[in-house]
Amino acid sequence: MTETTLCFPRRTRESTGESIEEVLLIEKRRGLGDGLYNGPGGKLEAGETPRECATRETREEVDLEVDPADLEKAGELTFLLDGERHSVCHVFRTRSFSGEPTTTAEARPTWTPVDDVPYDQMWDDDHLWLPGVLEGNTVVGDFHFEGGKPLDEAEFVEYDLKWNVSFDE
Ligand SMILES: Nc1ncnc2c1[nH]c(=O)n2[C@H]1C[C@H](O)[C@@H](COP(=O)(O)OP(=O)(O)OP(=O)(O)O)O1
Repeated sequence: MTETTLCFPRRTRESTGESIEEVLLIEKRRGLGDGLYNGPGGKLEAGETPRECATRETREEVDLEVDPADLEKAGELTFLLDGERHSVCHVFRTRSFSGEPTTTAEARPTWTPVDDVPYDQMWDDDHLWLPGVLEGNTVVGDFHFEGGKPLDEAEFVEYDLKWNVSFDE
């Protein structure tokens, strides 16, 4: 069973007297979820904590610096494939970062208004939990996929969510 991370940098952009709430999404350019929008993230390496992984993946994928200590844990998502636990994903958000997001071989970043998140171009489960995470809630979820590998070609069949949980880390 694999542990993975997702990191959602947030900012408020002022434009002609209006405050626009934005989230940094990536269009993934290779690997699991290729072609889909998501937050930066990926698999934990040996000896790494989820926060360290989210920081490294955000740097590697879009060249943005976030500090592990500034990441707020927002979710823990278990993805199951044909009844077996496939991966557990630690979801973080932060308003603290430095640098400008840059396109890399792995990902194309876009600051996206939270009201315009392209859920129809994301994993089928994202519209169930990401809006709540972007509103500041915490969530634990199980998401069941069936009928084939890899996960991004399997069918999303059912889910269970618990909101406003507290995380120890
Ligand atoms: N169902 C679903 N919804 C939303 N996000 C995800 C899923 N399944 C997932 O795996 N994910 C996320 C979790 C991770 O951030 C990525 C997949 O990461 P990973 O397996 O590491 O992908 P690769 O790019 O192939 O590998 P590395 O970057 O670690 O080399 O998607």
